[in-house]
Amino acid sequence: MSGIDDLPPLRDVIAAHDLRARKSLGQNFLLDLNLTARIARAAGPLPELDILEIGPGPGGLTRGLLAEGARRVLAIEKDRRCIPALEEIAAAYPGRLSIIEGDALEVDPLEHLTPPVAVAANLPYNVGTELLVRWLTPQAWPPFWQSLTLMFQKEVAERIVAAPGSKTYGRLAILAQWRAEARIVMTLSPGAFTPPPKVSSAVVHLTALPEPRFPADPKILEEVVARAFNQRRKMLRASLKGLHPDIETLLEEAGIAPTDRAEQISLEAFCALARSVQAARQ
Ligand SMILES: C[S@@+](CC[C@H](N)C(=O)[O-])C[C@H]1O[C@@H](n2cnc3c(N)ncnc32)[C@H](O)[C@@H]1O
Repeated sequence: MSGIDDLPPLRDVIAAHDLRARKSLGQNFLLDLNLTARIARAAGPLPELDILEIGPGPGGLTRGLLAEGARRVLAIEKDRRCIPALEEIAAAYPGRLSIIEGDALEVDPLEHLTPPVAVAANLPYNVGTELLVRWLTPQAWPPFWQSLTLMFQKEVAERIVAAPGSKTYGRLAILAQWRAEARIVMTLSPGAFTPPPKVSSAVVHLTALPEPRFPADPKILEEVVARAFNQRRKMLRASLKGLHPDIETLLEEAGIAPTDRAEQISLEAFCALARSVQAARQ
């Protein structure tokens, strides 16, 4: 199943519903349905999946997902103005699109979804980053989703896939790569969006691993990594001082030199440190 649906062009939809982009909601719309179909295909084997779409706006990606055969799409949109445009799409794909008007940071969509579930979104980057961290850090694993296909500013996408030793390596890289396979599948210039944002964007595809790469408690790992990279230029014995009174011993136990800096430390070593901290606190 492929191709463009019979709905009017998105520019006409935006004019008909007066959906002028609002900066406060991070609105940069994708109007090229060939492009949204490509992003939709990056989300996985759509006919087998329930898709959770966050921030559908006028529905470009939503239309891509449905035209490419998604079993079901549940779309959560904060901007009330977009709901009538989304309802027109729902009418064109009977029984396959459900719409929730609300803030994705507050709505719990799980009761509306049947596994396997994949997430697809083109969101303002601050909301996207916050949701990504939430989706990566539940206490139990595997999570409700099997993959995440998310648009970010290119610089944020690079932080998600970064390797140790690089300037972009930090909290996002560790949380993403600990429990998922993460790669950039597409980059987009500002001109792909209406209105164009200031910077380039990239789509990141994350596939949930059946188990985390190394054992660690998610809350403790998050705490260790947040502290380590908050003061990334400092030696770890200084940046992690507040974690435990005997942090130097715990670092050594984890095979980390107390004089090392956060960006030199591998994912495996951060997980070892999280386990040492957990054991020392018990
Ligand atoms: C970058 S636009 C993308 C719109 C559409 N997906 C597209 O690709 O053209 C971001 C969308 O997310 C919505 N949005 C912003 N914050 C949100 C939130 N907290 N919860 C749900 N939707 C949100 C905006 O109203 C907007 O429609």
